[in-house]
Amino acid sequence: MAITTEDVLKALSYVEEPDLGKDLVTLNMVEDVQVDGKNVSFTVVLTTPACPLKELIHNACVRAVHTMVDKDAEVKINMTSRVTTMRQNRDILPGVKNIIAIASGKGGVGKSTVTANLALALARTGARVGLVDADISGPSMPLMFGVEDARPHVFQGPDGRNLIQPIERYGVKLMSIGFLAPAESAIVWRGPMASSALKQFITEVDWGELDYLLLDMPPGTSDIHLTMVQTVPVTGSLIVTTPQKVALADAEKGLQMFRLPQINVPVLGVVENMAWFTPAELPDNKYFIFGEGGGAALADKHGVALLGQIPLVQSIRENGDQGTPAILQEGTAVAATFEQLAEELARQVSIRNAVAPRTNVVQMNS
Ligand SMILES: Nc1ncnc2c1ncn2[C@@H]1O[C@H](COP(=O)(O)OP(=O)(O)OP(=O)(O)O)[C@@H](O)[C@H]1O
Repeated sequence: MAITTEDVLKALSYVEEPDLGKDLVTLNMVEDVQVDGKNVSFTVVLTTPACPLKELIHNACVRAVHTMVDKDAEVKINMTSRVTTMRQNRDILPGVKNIIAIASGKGGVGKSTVTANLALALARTGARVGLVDADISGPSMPLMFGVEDARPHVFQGPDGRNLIQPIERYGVKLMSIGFLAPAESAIVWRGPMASSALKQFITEVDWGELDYLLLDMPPGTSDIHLTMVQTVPVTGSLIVTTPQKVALADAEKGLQMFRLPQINVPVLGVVENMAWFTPAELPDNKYFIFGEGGGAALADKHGVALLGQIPLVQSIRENGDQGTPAILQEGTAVAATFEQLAEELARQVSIRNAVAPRTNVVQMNS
């Protein structure tokens, strides 16, 4: 009997995306099914470019067609990807699919370093990435990206409003208070001024089409955090901590803040930074300077994923200070660690988009 496209779709409706727990057809991941005699071809659209399950899903599709349609079918699959979104109301930032807030409880745990490397790692998978330096009292992105002297261009948008052109560096669109005010005057950006400056960053910047907009939040739990969730629908948050007890206690407060009923932003996972130190001359040794296993324990306690562990490495600090984030050192273990972290984050975002409710701007009654 001749094979039909319906036969193929029926078979693929038995192939499950393991992370998302639904079948490929229900998830609209199958496109362009073509049948010509025994030749069957179709496209599978994964939800992240670097899907670790790519091969598994590919093989499951071939198997499904062979078992349920025709064992002699010649199956050709084009595996591609498209970052998903849960956003429906696109009044604010209409071209942005996912907004991720990166927070820490304690200062100095490496939140900005992780954010900068993560932004680049995501961009390197082919995603379109923007980064807002919302750490208004200590903006560090201009230094970390080596664009301290950059000044964004302001132009008139199609509706006559002034729009700020973000600075583009290493394929990432950047906006930081540091571009608008010299570092030494950043201290004046506090309270209501800081909040209104931040709102501008979000709404008056020409971000264009983005798969991910990362928000590098200030440390702690402040008004700024509230402003951010009230200004934009945050897809999810990421908590950066070191394994140290004091850092973990503060990270836990940060995590719980996102879960307050009036904030209600999903926590996508925990990143443990400065997880251990390995001296270059003893590559097999790990020294747990700030303690061991704290990130995993925090993630476990709150039922979220530990997205990655970043070791304490001198070059991470040096590269940050030089404006060339460590991930740019291709082929190194450090670069691979950040690439893996980006993969895990993308995976959590797609799971969140498949299962959690839609993101809305938080409404406050006060
Ligand atoms: N894994 C690491 N290995 C080595 N140095 C690191 C690592 N992570 C961060 N650092 C260094 O630690 C310092 C603090 O990092 P960073 O500025 O990213 O922290 P932060 O949490 O964003 O700080 P703040 O609270 O000021 O916003 C920087 O000098 C940075 O280069």
